[in-house]
Amino acid sequence: MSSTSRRIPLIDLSHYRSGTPTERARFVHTFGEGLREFGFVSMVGHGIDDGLIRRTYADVEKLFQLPDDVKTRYAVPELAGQRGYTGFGKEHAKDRKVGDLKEFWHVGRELPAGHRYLPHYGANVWPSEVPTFREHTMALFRELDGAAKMMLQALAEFFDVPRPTFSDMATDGNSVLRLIHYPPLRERFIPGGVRAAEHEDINLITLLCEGTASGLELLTRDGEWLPVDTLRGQIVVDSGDMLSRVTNEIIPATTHRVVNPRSSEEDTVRYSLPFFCHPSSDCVLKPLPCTETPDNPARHAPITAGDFLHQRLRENGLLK
Ligand SMILES: O=C(O)CCC(=O)C(=O)O
Ligand SMILES: [Fe+2]
Repeated sequence: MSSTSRRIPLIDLSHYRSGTPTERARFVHTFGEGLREFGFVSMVGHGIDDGLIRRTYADVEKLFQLPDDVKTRYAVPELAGQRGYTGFGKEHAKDRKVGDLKEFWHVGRELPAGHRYLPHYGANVWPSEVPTFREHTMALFRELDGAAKMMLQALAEFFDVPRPTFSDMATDGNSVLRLIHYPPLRERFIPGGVRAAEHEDINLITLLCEGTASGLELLTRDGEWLPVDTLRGQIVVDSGDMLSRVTNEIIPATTHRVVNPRSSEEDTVRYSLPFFCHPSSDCVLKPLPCTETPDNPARHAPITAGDFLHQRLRENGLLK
């Protein structure tokens, strides 16, 4: 384990779910302070089935091995890639022009026909070539969604506001499970490209199941890049821009990136599974009253989560 991993706070969600009052209070404190000071925490006790993660990775591998022309049939540009397949090099970090060295697939929330958010979110698409893909990714989506909601409740306790304050924002939220493939650099490369150039996530919180190879790095609040080695069974949690907005930047969004492997490892492939927990599209992102003080006046004008998402998708090159 690197010195970094030792410094990232480790929390155990089972302490919050079913621990003693002392364990719950310690969870709330370590999680909240971890996000505030560090931007990342590692989590165990989340209850997410390791076998399900393995089965999903097996499907993801099969999916990305399909020929490009088959995968491209599942691209949904009218949804700005928020469902289905987005090709290699299509997304770039805000303020960058060179595309990231990755392709990915988004699985979103399944909503019943006629649901008021369906026209805003769009429907999932499923690859018929990988028959178990839907079952596995939806099961993982549900488990991560449940864990994220619980973490948002803990965060509300950290701010001493009613427990559903943040989790209600995410009810029927536009969350997405992103399945990412970073091909070997030897196979695909764009000059000046990075696997994932430095960025902040758009959403409230992100839960990252451990990636299949190293490369993830976070920028500490002191401006130091630190590698994050997710160990098997751990989930890394980071804060996004929307959380930063509703907490009036008391919890800033965490800058992170995925660096390219060294030239001796140019044949290394990497897969990862981030779950982006989003509010519902009509949720207004504005600072909680307790976060707006004379010392910390409102830092952003209110905006709906849907409008903010579209603004960022435009900046990322996904929405034309
Ligand atoms: O691949 C990873 O580990 C992180 C990916 C990421 O930061 C993102 O897609 O926003
Ligand atoms: Fe990210």
